[in-house]
Amino acid sequence: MHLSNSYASLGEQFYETIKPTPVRDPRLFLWNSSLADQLVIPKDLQNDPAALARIFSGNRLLPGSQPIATAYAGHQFGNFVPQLGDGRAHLLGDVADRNGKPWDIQLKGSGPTSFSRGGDGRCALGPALREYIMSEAMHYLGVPTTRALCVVTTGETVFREQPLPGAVITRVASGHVRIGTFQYFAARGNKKALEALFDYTLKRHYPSLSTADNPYTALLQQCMDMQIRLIVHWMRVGFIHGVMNTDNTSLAGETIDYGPCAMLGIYDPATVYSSIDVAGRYAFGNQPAMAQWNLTRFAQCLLPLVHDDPKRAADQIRPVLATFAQRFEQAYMAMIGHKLGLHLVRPEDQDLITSLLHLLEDKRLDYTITFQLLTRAVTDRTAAADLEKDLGPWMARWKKRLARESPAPEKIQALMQRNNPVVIPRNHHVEKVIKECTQLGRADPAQSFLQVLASPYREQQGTSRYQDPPADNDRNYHTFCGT
Ligand SMILES: Nc1ncnc2c1ncn2[C@@H]1O[C@H](COP(=O)(O)OP(=O)(O)OP(=O)(O)O)[C@@H](O)[C@H]1O
Ligand SMILES: [Mg+2]
Repeated sequence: MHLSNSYASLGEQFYETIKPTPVRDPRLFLWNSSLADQLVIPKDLQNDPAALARIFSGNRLLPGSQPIATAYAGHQFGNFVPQLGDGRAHLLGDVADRNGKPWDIQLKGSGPTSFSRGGDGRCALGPALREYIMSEAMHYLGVPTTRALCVVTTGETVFREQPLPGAVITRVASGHVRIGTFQYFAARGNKKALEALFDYTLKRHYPSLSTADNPYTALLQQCMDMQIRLIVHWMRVGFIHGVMNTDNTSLAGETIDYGPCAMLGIYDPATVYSSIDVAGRYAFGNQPAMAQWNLTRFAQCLLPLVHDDPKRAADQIRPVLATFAQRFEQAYMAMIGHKLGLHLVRPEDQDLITSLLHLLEDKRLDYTITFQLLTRAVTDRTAAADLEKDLGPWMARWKKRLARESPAPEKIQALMQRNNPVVIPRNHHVEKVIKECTQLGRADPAQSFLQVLASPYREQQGTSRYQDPPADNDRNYHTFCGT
């Protein structure tokens, strides 16, 4: 396995060259063999857990590794912080998969860097497992996301109000350029670096845009479309990111940073689980507006590249930003339409959709379970009768609308099955599995969970173990940034 580091070629002002800090007793805890196969990691290495533990703790460097901690800034809960950066992560480099696509390999929890700002540079086992489970679950749900290659325990203790076992998680991503990376250089008025970062982003992620009439506005439009696609997926599966700061917004359009994330149970757009999000800025239903806010921050970074005259630059950028609302609405409605079995949403369907969402909220119904029952109700009278108790006359309206869809009921149901998961990583199960793994010092509870999460649209043996909503409807559930 040989790495190269394309990001390192950007030059020293983009990162600090720094090696991971070796750990005392690295042991492989979780290994993602299907991702490893995709990355063409040799089988003899995959069969050597001790070697994997040394490599993915940072104790031993793979050939071609060029560990760096990248610089970035970011708006955290609306406040600009001019310097954040990888305070506990090392980007080792990138590796090509079977199809030649490059993937960043990054260790997280691998020791302090000059961006640590007083932090210890480490990660506890619990948050590492959370990121592994959640990002893999999202991948199998069909949501663009960074992935997890492995978790290695360090044999060291980290202190987070209490002593906890330490771990390093290896993240695999299409890239690590964040909106905050652009902000870092924009805030310093460094146009040359902005230009280089722009070129890198284009070349790495959107090479076809290099021939666009205006590649800057083309990139903005593309990144907007990627964010819309991402957030619409989040809204489809009930994902609450929890910390949608600009430093946690990847320009590759992938979900990144699984710190305080959680899943929606009862449908309520105001749902917030993160203990630090006291104002509900990143509530479930606020995510589209926050994505738009973040994209506006990105657009501001592009202004000096678009034109030397700020007014003329703004005149070019503004019309692109103005398309957000309409583009989002269209994508969102199409998605909910698919969840309801409508291949094509017509303007008159809007009321059917919004009435259902209001009913879910008023009756405090579980988002995933309701759509799963609706899916069954297409062909199953008992499920339909069950739903009618809560949804009343809305069911007849929906059935009438479905009757006007041309495909056979089986086709309608197949569309719904592809869009409505039968199982999601419910918060209480994620917590239980993390606790069991930590107490046992073994990964099998996570492995059983992951096996079910790998087929989220299909009932299989074991699925029912993880489908139940929490007894208290997550009323007392809180998540924390995994620092
Ligand atoms: N234990 C720690 N030691 C040093 N720096 C930390 C630690 N935890 C977080 N940070 C830094 O604080 C900032 C915000 O942290 P945040 O939780 O958003 O990111 P993260 O989870 O560490 O990383 P990522 O966004 O790459 O997933 C980042 O600059 C991060 O590197
Ligand atoms: Mg982060």
